[in-house]
Amino acid sequence: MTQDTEKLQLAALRDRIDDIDLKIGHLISERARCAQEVAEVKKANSDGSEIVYYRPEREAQVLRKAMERNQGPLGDEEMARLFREIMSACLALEHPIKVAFLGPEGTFTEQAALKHFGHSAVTRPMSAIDEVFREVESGAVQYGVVPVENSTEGVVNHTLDSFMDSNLKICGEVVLRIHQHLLVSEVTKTDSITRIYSHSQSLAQCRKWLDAHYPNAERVAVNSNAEAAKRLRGEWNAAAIAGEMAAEKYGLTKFAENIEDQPDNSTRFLIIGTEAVAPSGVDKSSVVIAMRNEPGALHDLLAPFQTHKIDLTRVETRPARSGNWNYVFFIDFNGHKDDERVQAALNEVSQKAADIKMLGSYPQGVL
Ligand SMILES: O=C(O)C(=O)C[C@]1(C(=O)O)C=C[C@@H](O)C=C1
Repeated sequence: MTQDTEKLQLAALRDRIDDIDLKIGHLISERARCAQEVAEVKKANSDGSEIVYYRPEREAQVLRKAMERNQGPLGDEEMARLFREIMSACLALEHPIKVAFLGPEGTFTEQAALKHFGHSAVTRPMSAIDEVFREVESGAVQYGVVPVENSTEGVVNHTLDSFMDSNLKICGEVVLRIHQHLLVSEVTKTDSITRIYSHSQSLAQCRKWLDAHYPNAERVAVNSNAEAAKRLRGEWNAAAIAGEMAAEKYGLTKFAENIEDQPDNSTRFLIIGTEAVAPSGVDKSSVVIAMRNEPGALHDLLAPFQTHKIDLTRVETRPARSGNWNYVFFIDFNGHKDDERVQAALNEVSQKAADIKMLGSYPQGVL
């Protein structure tokens, strides 16, 4: 092929792309105007209480449809991610949404917040999980994002404990594949690393790799991976374990990539807010149930879910902080609290339980 024919072919294809982009641009603007009208309808029908612009169940349906009708060549997730950003921009036009997350900037929780809400959301870092809860409770932000379980290291107890003292509801979940990297700065002497900073969960997720490559380095647990990345400043003999975002935010280099021991390492995050979410069609629910310390208590708790054919996706036990009962179970299951089967099961459980608290029904994570 001569250079001239290549030029001509590219010019023709780029003309086609320009035409398509023009149409996409018009369609996105038309969609955005529709969203503005949606906002007007919401305002007009408001009963004086705060208007809820963000509708998790509708967003999940839009994303699922984008994936279902996709015929390639883009992958389903790629297509849904594009719609995620369009919808995020449309929502920002209706009403800017503020989201608190477990910071500092550059944490996996920030990545989860952006994956769930898109980049038009205004995100605010908080220094602890209970601060995220407080920020939402005070109304300073509408939503919060907190980690709840990791596939290698298990549950994040701070998050479960915060739910016991709070009336906030779970309105969504997001699962993030976690890749850990060994990060160094421009002053690091990479052959003299004697100290490695990271969050305790990340250190644990890379335990075998560290044993093999840095058996003698001191492992220093800090509050977050982003904090670990920050600590490197000026320390020539230290490295940090953190994710891609922290590397970018703090200008660090990946000295070793994907060092997590489990290749399918992932973390589940919860979205917390003040509003209950309507059914989306594919939903999950979370409850906390307190049982008295009696023989058969666990059976009494689980049997109604089996009777009504409800799939449990997680059962977690935490020590109770009140003297009235001994066990507190955090249970996640498939289904929405408005489903008849779910109501029947919870009704039966409540007859045996010392206490039962619905934390929320929410769309199963799409992306
Ligand atoms: O359907 C709505 O209620 C909208 O506000 C529109 C829209 C969208 O862009 O599709 C935007 C924000 C909501 O969270 C859900 C969907």
